[in-house]
Amino acid sequence: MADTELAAQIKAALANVDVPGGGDLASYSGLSEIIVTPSAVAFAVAVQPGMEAAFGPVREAAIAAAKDLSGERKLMVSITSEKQNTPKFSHGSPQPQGKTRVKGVRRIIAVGSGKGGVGKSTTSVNLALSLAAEGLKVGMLDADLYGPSVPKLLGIEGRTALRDDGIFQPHEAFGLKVMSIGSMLVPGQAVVWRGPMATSGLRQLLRETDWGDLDVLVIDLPPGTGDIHIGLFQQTIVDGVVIVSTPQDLALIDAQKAIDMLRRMSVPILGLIENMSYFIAPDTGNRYDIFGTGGAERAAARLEIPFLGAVPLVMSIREYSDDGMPPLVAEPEGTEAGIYRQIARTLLIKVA
Ligand SMILES: Nc1ncnc2c1ncn2[C@@H]1O[C@H](COP(=O)(O)OP(=O)(O)OP(=O)(O)O)[C@@H](O)[C@H]1O
Repeated sequence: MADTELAAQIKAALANVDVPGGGDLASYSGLSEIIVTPSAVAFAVAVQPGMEAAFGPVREAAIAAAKDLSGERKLMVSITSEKQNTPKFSHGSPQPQGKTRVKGVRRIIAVGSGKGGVGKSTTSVNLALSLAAEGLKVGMLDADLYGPSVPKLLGIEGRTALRDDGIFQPHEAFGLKVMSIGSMLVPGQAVVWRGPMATSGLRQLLRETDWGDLDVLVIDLPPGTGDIHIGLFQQTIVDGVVIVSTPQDLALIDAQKAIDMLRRMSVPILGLIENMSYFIAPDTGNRYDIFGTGGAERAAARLEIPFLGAVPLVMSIREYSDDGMPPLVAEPEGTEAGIYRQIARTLLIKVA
């Protein structure tokens, strides 16, 4: 059945669910779009602050109504209230209340960037593999719900397994346990997540996955500073965030915005990685500092955060990554692998 057809059928079934105050769920204004993927059905119900408990039975009834139609797909139904997802910033004060750890996961390192395309996912994957190379049990969560690229980078094929108890079984790739919404989509499918839904989608990927026993979970964040970041940092203890930036000034201005948000939310910043820092010519091996030298290092000093290292712009990083074979796996003893491993060791010391 086409995804749109199934979404329409589920919506029709929600007409049988009553909502507090009268009316039915299908015509309720707070009902989100119904997202159908080959392995999941997701929708959210936005309610007035304080009405969450009253809508608890609505959620149960919605799940019951959609269950049979959804078949094998995982049902992700969430009640959201805007106010809960709005950060209560009070300059500089910590926000620890309500933050919890993820079951079985000792440490979380998140990788973010001010803007897209700076190589954040490539860096995340290679750092995760570097941590595994240090003998740690490592997981990787692709939180970039809008543009998941981790399955491609790690050559993951096939859908995420959903167990009978409704828990996701992560993929195994090169020794990592990997979870991504990307492996629930058909190639080329775009999913439009609305704010609160993205937050609860990520929460489920994070909390309803059987990670087993992990020393470190690396989270590849979406670029920028949006609902997903705020939701994650409000609900989960993140041991530190790494910011990836390219040397161009513009990207650093964006990185600064990300750093400001982390400070306001009292999330530890582990430091800045400069990606595509200099160019290594494939024929001669010569180094060219095409963007000048030391930009990110100076920016890190200005922002008062540690500088973690510089990764060069190397054709092989892109080629290997495109083939689903990260440099850490393709050339574990290569120069680039060495750079990632050095950065990973620094991170380990910081979160130890
Ligand atoms: N150091 C590097 N040298 C060469 N190519 C690189 C390097 N880092 C990343 N790339 C390439 O740049 C492109 C963007 O990388 P990537 O997908 O990791 O960026 P991103 O910041 O996660 O992007 P998005 O925010 O859109 O998800 C990819 O084609 C990747 O292979």
